[in-house]
Amino acid sequence: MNALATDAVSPPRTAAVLLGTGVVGRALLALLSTGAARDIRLVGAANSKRQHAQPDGLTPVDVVQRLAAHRDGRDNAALLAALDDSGASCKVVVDATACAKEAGRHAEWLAAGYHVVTANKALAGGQLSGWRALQAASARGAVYGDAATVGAGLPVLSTLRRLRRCGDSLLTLEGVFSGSLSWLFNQYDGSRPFSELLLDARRLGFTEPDPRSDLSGEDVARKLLIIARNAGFALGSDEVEIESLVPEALRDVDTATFLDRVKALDAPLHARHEAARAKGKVLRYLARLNQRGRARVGLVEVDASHPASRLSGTDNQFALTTTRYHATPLVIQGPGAGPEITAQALLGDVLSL
Ligand SMILES: NC(=O)C1=CN([C@@H]2O[C@H](COP(=O)(O)OP(=O)(O)OC[C@H]3O[C@@H](n4cnc5c(N)ncnc54)[C@H](O)[C@@H]3O)[C@@H](O)[C@H]2O)C=CC1
Ligand SMILES: N[C@@H](CC=O)C(=O)O
Repeated sequence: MNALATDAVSPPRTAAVLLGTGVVGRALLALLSTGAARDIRLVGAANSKRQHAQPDGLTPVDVVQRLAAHRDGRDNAALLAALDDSGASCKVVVDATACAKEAGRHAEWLAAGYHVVTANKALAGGQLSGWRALQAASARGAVYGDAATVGAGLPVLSTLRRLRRCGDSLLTLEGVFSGSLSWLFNQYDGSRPFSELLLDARRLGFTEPDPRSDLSGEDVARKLLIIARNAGFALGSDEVEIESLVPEALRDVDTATFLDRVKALDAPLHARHEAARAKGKVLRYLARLNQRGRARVGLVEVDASHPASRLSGTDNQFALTTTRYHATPLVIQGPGAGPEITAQALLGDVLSL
C-alpha cells in the first residue's frame, strides 16, 4: 500500500469544516491545497445556502464548484457529524462568514469540544454576554483561534495575551484598526470620488460583505472591543462612541440599494477632506481607548507628525501603552485587510491547535 492510500484510510490528526466560501474562504481553500496544510483534512464546507460533507475528505480546490452543483441545504449537524466520523483527534470549525447567527454558535461548539477558528468578529466583538459565554466555553478546553479577527492576523492579540501572562496590563490603545478605511483615507485626496475608491476597496476584498460595516465604524468598534476584552476590560458594545460615515438616508436600505446610491458619500467626505486640508491636516479613522476605559472610534484630522498620517496601503496600526511599555507605546503595524493574509491567519490558528 502506498503512502497516499494509507493517508486516505487512516484518521487524520486534524479535521476541519469551513463555513463561508467567499473572498476569505476561497483564499483559505487555496492555502489548504498547499503543503503547509498537508496534515489537515477538510471534511466539509458550506456557504449560506449549500453544504457538502465527506468524512474521508474533500479536495479543497473542487469545493466551490461542488457546492454550486450540490443540492444539500444548510445543516450544521451534518458538518459536525463529518468531523466526528473522520476519526480525527483534533476537530475544528473554521468560520469565514460574517454571519452573526453562526458566530452565536461559537460558544456551543467550543463547549461540545470542537475547536473554533474564526475571521468572524460578531461574537467576540459583539455584546458582552457573548464574550462571557465564549470565555466560559473555552475554559473547558477547546481552543478559540481569533488571530484573523484583529489586524487580519497581525500579532496583536497574541502579543497582548503574552504581556498579560507576564503580569503587564494595557493602559491605553490607539490606532487605525480598519484595513479598508486605512486604504481609503491613505489615498483619498479629493481627485477621485470617495465612492469610486470604496468600490475598488470592495473589489480588492478589503471591505466587509456590506461595506457599511466598515464605514459605520461598527467593524472598527468590534476590533476595539476584542482587544480591550482580551486586555481585561469588561467593555460593553454600547460603551464605544462610534462616528458613522454612512449618511442617514443610506443606513436602513439593503446592500444593493446602498451600492446604487453610494455617490451620496462623496459630497460630505469631500467637505471633510477640504476642511482638514485647509489646516494642513489629513483624515484618518482612529480608534482610541483611554485609561478610564472610555472608547471612541471616528474620523479625526491629524497633522503630519501623527504616526497614522504616515501609513500606506491597508496598513493597520496598534499603539499599546502598558504598565511596562509606558514611555513610548509598543506599536504593531502592517497590512490589516486582504483575503490571502486573513486566510493565512486562519490556517496558522488551525496549525497551532
Ligand atoms: N476581507 C478581509 O480582509 C477580512 C475579513 N475578515 C472577516 O472574514 C469574514 C468573511 O469575509 P469575506 O470573505 O470578505 O466575506 P464574503 O461575503 O466574501 O463571504 C462570506 C461567505 O459566507 C457565506 N455565509 C454567509 N452566511 C453563512 C452561513 N450561515 N453558513 C455558511 N456560510 C455562510 C457566504 O455565502 C459567503 O460564501 C468576515 O467576518 C470578515 O469580517 C476578517 C479579517 C480580514
Ligand atoms: N473589512 C475589514 C477587514 C478585516 O477585518 C477591514 O477593512 O479592516
